[in-house]
Amino acid sequence: MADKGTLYIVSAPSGAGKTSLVAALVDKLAQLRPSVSHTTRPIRPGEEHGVNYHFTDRDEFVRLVEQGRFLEHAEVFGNLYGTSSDWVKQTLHGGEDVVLEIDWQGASQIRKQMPEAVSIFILPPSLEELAERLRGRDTDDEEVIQRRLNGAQEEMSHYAEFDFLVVNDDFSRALFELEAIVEARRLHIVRQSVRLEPILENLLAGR
Ligand SMILES: Nc1nc2c(ncn2[C@@H]2O[C@H](COP(=O)(O)OP(=O)(O)O)[C@@H](O)[C@H]2O)c(=O)[nH]1
Ligand SMILES: Nc1ncnc2c1ncn2[C@@H]1O[C@H](COP(=O)(O)OP(=O)(O)O)[C@@H](O)[C@H]1O
Repeated sequence: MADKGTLYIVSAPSGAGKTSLVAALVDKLAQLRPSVSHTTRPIRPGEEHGVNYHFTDRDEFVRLVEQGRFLEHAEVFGNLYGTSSDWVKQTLHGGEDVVLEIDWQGASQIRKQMPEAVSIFILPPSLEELAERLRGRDTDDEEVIQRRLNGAQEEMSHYAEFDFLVVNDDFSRALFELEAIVEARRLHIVRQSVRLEPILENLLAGR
């Protein structure tokens, strides 16, 4: 069965603001659901199991990989991350759009299986600002922050694999651009013609 919803992939270097932007986007738009990934990363203060991530240990994660439960999975900054296949497929089949916040490796795995997915890369305005945001967030120690900063250029070197680029300088402008991408996709001719079938029928029949 063809999916009725659209799959959005959002990638960015750590600290660029993708979690904040996706949370704001999901709040603003109806019928857009964020996927909750599995990870072996330690839980941060303020995070909730099942809300920010499904926090698991490595053994459990590897078991899930072996059972084919992930649509994609990758190691990022020494931790394992993966997207639940069942939930994403069920939600798309149910007609809702889904947004994944994943790294470039996961994005490339998804594109191979679902070429119709829409992918967006978020850039910080500068490396200095990226470092400031990571430190200002106050969720990680300096070693973890350094590891994320060291990985930023590798992540950003994949920007051209994405359909859209958004610079997260001014937050509300970046949010507006993300909304515009989703709204434009929702107006796509094929999806519109299915939704507007009765109206189109009448118009073309001269009624
Ligand atoms: N491939 C893949 N990457 C993920 C997934 N979930 C999160 N990531 C990536 O893992 C990286 C680190 O995420 P996180 O530990 O939450 O740190 P943060 O980006 O600094 O907030 C980010 O680049 C995410 O895009 C996933 O399910 N699959
Ligand atoms: N446009 C922005 N201007 C200033 N600070 C921002 C902006 N977007 C996000 N932030 C802040 O930067 C930090 C990192 O954002 P976060 O959403 O956690 O990034 P990511 O999920 O990409 O690692 C957070 O403290 C967030 O509030």
